[in-house]
Amino acid sequence: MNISRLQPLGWSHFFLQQTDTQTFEKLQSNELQAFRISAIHRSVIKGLGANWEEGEVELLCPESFQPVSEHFCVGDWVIVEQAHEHFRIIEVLDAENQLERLSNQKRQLMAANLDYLFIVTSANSDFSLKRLERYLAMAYDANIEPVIVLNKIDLTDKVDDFLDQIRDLKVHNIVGISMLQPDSLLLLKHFLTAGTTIAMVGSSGVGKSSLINVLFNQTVEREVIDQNNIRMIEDIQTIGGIRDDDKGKHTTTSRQLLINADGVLFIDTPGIRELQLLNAQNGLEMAFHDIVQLAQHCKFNNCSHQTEPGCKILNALGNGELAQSHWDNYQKLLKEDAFNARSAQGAYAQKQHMKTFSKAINRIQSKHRQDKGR
Ligand SMILES: Nc1nc2c(ncn2[C@@H]2O[C@H](COP(=O)(O)OP(=O)(O)OP(=O)(O)O)[C@@H](O)[C@H]2O)c(=O)[nH]1
Ligand SMILES: [Zn+2]
Repeated sequence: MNISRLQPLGWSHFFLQQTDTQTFEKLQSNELQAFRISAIHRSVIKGLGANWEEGEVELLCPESFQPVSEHFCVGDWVIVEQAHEHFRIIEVLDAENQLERLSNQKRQLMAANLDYLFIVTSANSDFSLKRLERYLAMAYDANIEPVIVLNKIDLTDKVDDFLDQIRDLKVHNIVGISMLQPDSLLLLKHFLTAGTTIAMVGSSGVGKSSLINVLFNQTVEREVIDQNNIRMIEDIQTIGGIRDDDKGKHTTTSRQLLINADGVLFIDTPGIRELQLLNAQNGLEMAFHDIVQLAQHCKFNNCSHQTEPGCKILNALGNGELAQSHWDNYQKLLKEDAFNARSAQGAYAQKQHMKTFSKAINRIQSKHRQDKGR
């Protein structure tokens, strides 16, 4: 196996070390091959392997990995055996992280092995901190590093106000951009390195497609008015480098796992852009770290933060240290999360409903008890 041929696809030691001795040896002798899943359309599965520049290869999937959506998704790595013309999946390697959603009350894998989750929002009336908190919780829960991309900064003269609000969420990566300000796009360069895998989420109209187009060097037009007051269309310079070989500047190898000219990988599977929370409890605790901290100092272990004396939450709500909307949103997301977890588990969970629900709501308190018990 020529490992260096797989590195541009995001292959790393993490995957290699999962293989047993026999598989490892067969990979070395090319008896077996590693492929990254690049597209799934119903039962048709495609992957990119060491010869990824030649395009996708169709992979056959045994019964034991059906239904596919529950076993693996775009971005996963699989071990493949070749027999004549056919490539057959024999093993799915554990993912470093996976984004999942709830579809018809079943958990469905959406994307795997992401380095960054771009959470795209826009600097206009669509801006919603609540939505950002929701997406952040999802990223933290899946163990994917979030990058908040505030797009359309050309539409406001209060960019800093927007950025300050986002900073309050204690996110490391925040970038303000505009498709109409090419220089602003350079701020994304830090995340756009070869072999890095990125997925994008965000509500409709924030500019995800526009951003993808820019990253893939497709021309983005803008309307400008010249000195003579004549409207004209100008191409915006894009940030993806142009390959100097004749493979062309648009190097999309598939529609679901895309590789741009700089070697950055994007996962854009159908439905990934609008994801619901599923079992994101841990992520919620990280996104609402301030609340968890406060609750740990309530006077009573089992404080319900309703009426109890010495309740730090009530206190903080009273003196404005904790915004009511932030607290309300936390409770709403906890409930939604508990509900989703219940739906996903089906009939068994129906019985467990009260348990799951109260567990989610009481999560803060139990954490509190543990801390006190130490
Ligand atoms: N003013 C301004 N408009 C932008 C910018 N980026 C995108 N737009 C416009 O916003 C609209 C929506 O952009 P899209 O890229 O289609 O948004 P999207 O997030 O892909 O939307 P969906 O496809 O519905 O998910 C389009 O009319 C874009 O031209 C920007 O930076 N500034
Ligand atoms: Zn309390």
